[in-house]
Amino acid sequence: MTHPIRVAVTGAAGQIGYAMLFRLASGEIFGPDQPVILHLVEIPPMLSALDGVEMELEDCAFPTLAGVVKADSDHLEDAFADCNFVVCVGSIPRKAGMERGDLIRINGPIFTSTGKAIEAAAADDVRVLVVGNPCNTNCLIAMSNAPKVPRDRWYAMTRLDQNRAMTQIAKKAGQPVSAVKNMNIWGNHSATQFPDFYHATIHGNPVPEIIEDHDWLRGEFIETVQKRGAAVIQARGASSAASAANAALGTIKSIITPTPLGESFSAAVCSDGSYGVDEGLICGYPLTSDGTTWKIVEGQEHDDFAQAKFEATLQELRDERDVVRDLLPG
Ligand SMILES: NC(=O)c1ccc[n+]([C@@H]2O[C@H](COP(=O)([O-])OP(=O)(O)OC[C@H]3O[C@@H](n4cnc5c(N)ncnc54)[C@H](O)[C@@H]3O)[C@@H](O)[C@H]2O)c1
Ligand SMILES: O=C(O)C[C@H](O)C(=O)O
Repeated sequence: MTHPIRVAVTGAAGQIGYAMLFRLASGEIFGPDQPVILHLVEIPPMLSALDGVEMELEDCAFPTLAGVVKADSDHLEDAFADCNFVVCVGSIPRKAGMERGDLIRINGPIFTSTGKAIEAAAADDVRVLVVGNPCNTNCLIAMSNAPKVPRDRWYAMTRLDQNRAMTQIAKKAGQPVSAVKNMNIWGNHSATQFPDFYHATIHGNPVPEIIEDHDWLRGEFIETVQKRGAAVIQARGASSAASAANAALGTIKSIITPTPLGESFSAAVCSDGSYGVDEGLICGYPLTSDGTTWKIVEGQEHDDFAQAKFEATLQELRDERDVVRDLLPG
């Protein structure tokens, strides 16, 4: 009998949690032979909603679901006990008219206790994916409050931006989305992010060779991806949920699966100084995985336009770090 993998999801009764849990339980992500124990974490007033989610999980009769543990945010060490993955969704989403950075002082404090509890209670091989916004800086806060957890275990989510960018490129080129590879996101999951079309390919050819409208690539394309979250909020009256859950699951899958040769995927990780990013910032990079840990794709060159975009998003990450200095020990 395979040892079960324990996956904690905070904010488990929220929109993203609801769209994610059933796919985690179903075997889709960790495989049909890997039992999963889900740890569902919520604030105390939401525990009865969590009871309902648990009932629905039971009612799916997933053969891979080996158990459900419920915990509240006042008892995070119970919540994360022996967890191999912690997906940090629990936080407040922005509303129309807000930028993600406007949430920083509202959501940031959640991640100090999250980091401490992960360090105290999670499994030795724990990997953490932060989804709650502003996710790069929330991840920085959690990581900084868990100094014993190796820094290569921390991820913030830029996969939704990657997926959004892939679809925009595919539509413009009149090609299937499966033809688009290496569409990576540099920097912050925010309106300054740089979706790097230069190094992306369509059927193996560089995007700028296939899409001749470079004004569109430099202008409308980047802006559409940067502002897509706001556009969804405007249209739906709530922030993206199914696509965000899908992106979180895609990130986990990319982390645990060796990346095909010549390909890469997007996530924000703790910078080792690569590409001139301050060491320790959680910055979106093109990555490869060996199935356990990641490497930053090296040697990509940026022209003046790309470098200016990169600098802008890097500066925003630095500014966000300065706003939460009091939450970063040491
Ligand atoms: N990185 C991304 O690409 C991305 C994409 C979409 C949404 N998000 C972010 O994800 C977060 C959640 O979005 P949502 O739509 O699921 O929101 P939601 O309001 O539907 O759900 C959030 C849940 O978190 C719970 N929660 C709040 N504080 C908590 C805490 N301290 N501990 C545990 N649970 C807590 C709430 O009770 C709620 O059930 C937001 O911050 C949103 O901006 C990020
Ligand atoms: O934009 C938001 O506030 C939610 C999320 O980060 C998104 O990109 O959809």
